[in-house]
Amino acid sequence: MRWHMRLGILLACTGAVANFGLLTLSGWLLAGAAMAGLAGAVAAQSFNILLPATAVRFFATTRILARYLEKISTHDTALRLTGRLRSWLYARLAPQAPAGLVSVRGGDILSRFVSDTDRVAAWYTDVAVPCWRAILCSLFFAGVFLCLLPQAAAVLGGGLALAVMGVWCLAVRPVRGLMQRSVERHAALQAELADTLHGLGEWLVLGAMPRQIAALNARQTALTNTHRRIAAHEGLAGSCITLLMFCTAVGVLGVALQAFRAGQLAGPEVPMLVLGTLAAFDVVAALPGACVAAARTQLGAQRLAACETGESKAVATPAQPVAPYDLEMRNLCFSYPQTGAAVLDHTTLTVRQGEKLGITGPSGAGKSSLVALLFNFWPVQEGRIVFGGVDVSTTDAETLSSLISVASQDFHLFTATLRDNLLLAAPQASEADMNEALRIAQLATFVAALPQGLDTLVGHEGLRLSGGQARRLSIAQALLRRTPWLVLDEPTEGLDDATEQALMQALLAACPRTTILCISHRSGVLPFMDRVVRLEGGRLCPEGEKT
Ligand SMILES: Nc1ncnc2c1ncn2[C@@H]1O[C@H](COP(=O)(O)OP(=O)(O)OP(=O)(O)O)[C@@H](O)[C@H]1O
Repeated sequence: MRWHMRLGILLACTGAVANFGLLTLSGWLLAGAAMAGLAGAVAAQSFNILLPATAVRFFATTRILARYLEKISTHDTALRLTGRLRSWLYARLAPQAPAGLVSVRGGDILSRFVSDTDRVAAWYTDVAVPCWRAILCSLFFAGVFLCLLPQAAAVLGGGLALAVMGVWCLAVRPVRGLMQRSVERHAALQAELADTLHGLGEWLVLGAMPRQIAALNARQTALTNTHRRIAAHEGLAGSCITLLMFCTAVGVLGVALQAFRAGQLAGPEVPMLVLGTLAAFDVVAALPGACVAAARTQLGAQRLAACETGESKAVATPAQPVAPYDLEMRNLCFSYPQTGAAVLDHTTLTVRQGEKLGITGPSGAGKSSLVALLFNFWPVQEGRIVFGGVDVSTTDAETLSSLISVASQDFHLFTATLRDNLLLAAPQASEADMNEALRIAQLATFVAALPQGLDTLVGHEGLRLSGGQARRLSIAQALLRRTPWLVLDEPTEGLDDATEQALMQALLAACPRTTILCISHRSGVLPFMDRVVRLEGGRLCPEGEKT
């Protein structure tokens, strides 16, 4: 990566030097040819136009090539940086989910992933390249002037230094505060927009859309105003550079004319120095934009760094549970950090491999929370959860999910086909496997009746399916994974009695050795279980045992 970065800077400097060479040499050539022409036919014939004209063509071609290659090289590097940053961010955010991200808005995470990584990666193209080019080329141009005429070098050096100071005063300091506001407003707008799109149906049904549009418009206007003020500062700094460029060119012209009169300079060298001054200022013209980009990058980097402060549950070497995959929850005490209200109070539960356990209890008793704890999504305040002989806090969600499949209440279907959603759960599944899973989930008849069968699109979040069909598709996903454990959270919610019975019978017949943990309130489901426990007041008690 470092070599890619250096190459980009080298190419940018080559382009600037070629531009400088082209302008200075053209000035010298035109003035020289004019003066030779005025001096008479003999002087005109003896004027060697061939060599400088070839050099002019060389610089023109080099400038085009260097700028073209610079764009390819720097953008390639910036894309590599963006890719690395996004992987880095994902690696930091994923272990924090879901407990560590519960207070962060989805849109804000999206904003960090997309905009902040872009801002930070743009540091290379928008800040590093222009700044290094300005520093290295300014020194080189001043060195060339020094060889030709030290007074001109002093004027050029002074002009360039003043330009940098002007940029500092007009674009760096005032822009910092504005940029902070702009980045915050941009992130808030993006988060609001993502939330609005996500809940578009609710906004429309509740008649709140005009209010929401007005709120989004107000945010957008505030953001545009901030952008306008930043652009005004950048424009002011740019104008200051242009003014300084003309003043410096006039100053260089003055000292060059004096040197010409004193015989220190040849006539064609006077326009050469003036045009060289204009070319030299070309490299500082990009500095106001670079300063604004630097402020933007700094804030993006701060927002990305803030993602690291969240509590990560990443385990270096996750412990591997071993068969039999028995579960023991011992003396568990748990409350959500935000509320503090006890969900589990010294709860104890043992489930043996192959058992079919029903969990029932009032709404909000903590049944789904129990499953979240099994995956170590939340830290428990007291007690232990041992699965397959391993404390779940010493392993990770990936290891656990290879052994436990969950068809949860708040499942998510992707905007893709039925087949894609099934293959997401089990990429190796064959057509026959998928059909079998659909048969058990009581979806085979429905899918067979679809003109495109498994290739039917389910719509945004499965909107083209009924609630019950979508839920059964998530059960089919869980079944396809063929894990030793299956957790079903209200699997038959929204189903008629006949379908419910058919589903439970097919499920038990297909998974005789699988441990099934079924959370349900439904009286038609619980009799299929070996035993049922009731969760109430944070405690589990047997509801009844099948003999
Ligand atoms: N992420 C969360 N942060 C804070 N509190 C939560 C969170 N998730 C659930 N709760 C609270 O924890 C309690 C238990 O919720 P849980 O979803 O586990 O209940 P449940 O028994 O599965 O309910 P239901 O039968 O309605 O699905 C509830 O009071 C709920 O408000």
